[in-house]
Amino acid sequence: MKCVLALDQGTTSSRSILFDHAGNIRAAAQKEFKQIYPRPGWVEHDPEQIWQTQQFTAKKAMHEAGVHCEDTVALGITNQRETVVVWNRKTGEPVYNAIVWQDRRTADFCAKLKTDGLADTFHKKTGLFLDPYFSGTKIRWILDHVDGARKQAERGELAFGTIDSWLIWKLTRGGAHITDVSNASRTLLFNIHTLQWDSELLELLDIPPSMMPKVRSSSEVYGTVNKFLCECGVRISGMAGDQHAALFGQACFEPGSSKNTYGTGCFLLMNTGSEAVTSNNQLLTTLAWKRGKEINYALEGSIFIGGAVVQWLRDEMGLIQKASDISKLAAEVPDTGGVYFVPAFAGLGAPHWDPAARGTLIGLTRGTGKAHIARAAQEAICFQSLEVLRAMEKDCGTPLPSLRVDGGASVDNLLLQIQADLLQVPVERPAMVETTAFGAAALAGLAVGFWESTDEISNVRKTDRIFEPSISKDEAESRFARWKQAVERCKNWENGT
Ligand SMILES: Nc1ncnc2c1ncn2[C@@H]1O[C@H](COP(=O)(O)OP(=O)(O)O)[C@@H](O)[C@H]1O
Ligand SMILES: O=P(O)(O)OC[C@H](O)CO
Repeated sequence: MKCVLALDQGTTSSRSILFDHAGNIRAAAQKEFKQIYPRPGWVEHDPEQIWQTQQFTAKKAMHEAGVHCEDTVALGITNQRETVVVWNRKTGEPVYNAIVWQDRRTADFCAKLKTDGLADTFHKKTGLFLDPYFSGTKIRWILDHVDGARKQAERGELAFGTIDSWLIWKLTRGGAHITDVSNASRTLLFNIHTLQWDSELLELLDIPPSMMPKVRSSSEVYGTVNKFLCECGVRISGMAGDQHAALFGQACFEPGSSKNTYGTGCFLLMNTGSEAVTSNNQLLTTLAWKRGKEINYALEGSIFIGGAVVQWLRDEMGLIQKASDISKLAAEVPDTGGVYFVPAFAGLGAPHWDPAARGTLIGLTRGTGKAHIARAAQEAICFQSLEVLRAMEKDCGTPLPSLRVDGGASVDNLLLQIQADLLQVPVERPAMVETTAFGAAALAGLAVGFWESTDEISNVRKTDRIFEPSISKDEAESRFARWKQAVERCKNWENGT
């Protein structure tokens, strides 16, 4: 049985999945790893743990499927985006923990860049905003705060990579220092129109160009795996940021098609074809993928806290034992009893871009119980997605006919019903929700001729269930209006206003 192996390196866990030609999952393995919170607003990962868990799951999946190395026709990588690793080229040792996309430590520096009038320069070239979310200011932080790092970087001894680069460096034992256009487009340093690292932006952030990986397409043979899986060396031939891979795995190949992924955060992306559409409504312009000469752009709404709010209720509040308990608890009440929960734990992303916002629970009464809070948390995921979808519709000038969904939290039926109610459009869940991993597998498999065309990829996709709106438009609108009031209350909180 010939298979493609996808490595899906997420924010909370590393996963490896083997797909056969029909797109069936032959084996899957997953391992969570430690989230490190050194200070409020800071989030780090141990890069070695990322590599160890990824390696462990890949071996486990191969073993469980009984797939031999000669039957693994290709390997695709997909990853949490923006997260920064800086390592020494000679020793391969990271000079600091990975600074995760959710980390807010560079908020003041971003504010200064804005005050200096640089927002437009960055936005025009990168399609992004000056927010600590993106990689550039995190790289600079490492160079400024890790002993000796800047000097080493200036001598060309340090390499920067997002997680895709880090994994491919490890997989090839230092043979390849590369990234793909989709990951590069999240750094605040990549010109999405010329497809080059931008020397002006590198200079503005004081980052030596020698640190940057070579930028490749998202689907081509980059190298082979150096023995860690098996002796014969598997071709690495697909690479894309996880949200871009999910767009591909959901077969959103046509301009106008879109998907929302409910993982740690929520990310709504719409394919805009070969055109880099500039949003008038605070969305990002990003590179979806590049295959051969063909470049696809997307509009994106990034929501920082999605499924993470469920984890917070589980781990910090102890309200539930496991993530899947949330819908049972939320279903104990017919509504939130007027409670609104804005989980701005890491500031607010699209469409607000407020790094100083902080979470709020509002509308509490003596009668508020656990179930109301659980339901308000689910609604929060959906309201945030609604805000982004509205912004996207304004940019496109047409309402979205339906929404394709995926990601870890999309198995939750109540969540998707609330989503359909609030959006007032059908929400469509595919039979196989591992679309991120499948997208990476598809990019890798297409590059080596395992799949011939994107039509084959589209045919693999099957619908599991469509959630239809079950409340009136008026009710949805009045609840949305209340949500917007709650959001206003939590904005700029960190700055004391
Ligand atoms: N049954 C469930 N109901 C609601 N949320 C869930 C459920 N299962 C998982 N989640 C949430 O989904 C997220 C994990 O999704 P995943 O796609 O694996 O994320 P990531 O790739 O960001 O690590 C977690 O934040 C978790 O709380
Ligand atoms: O790990 P996920 O799936 O929540 O994705 C994280 C995003 O790529 C961050 O931009």
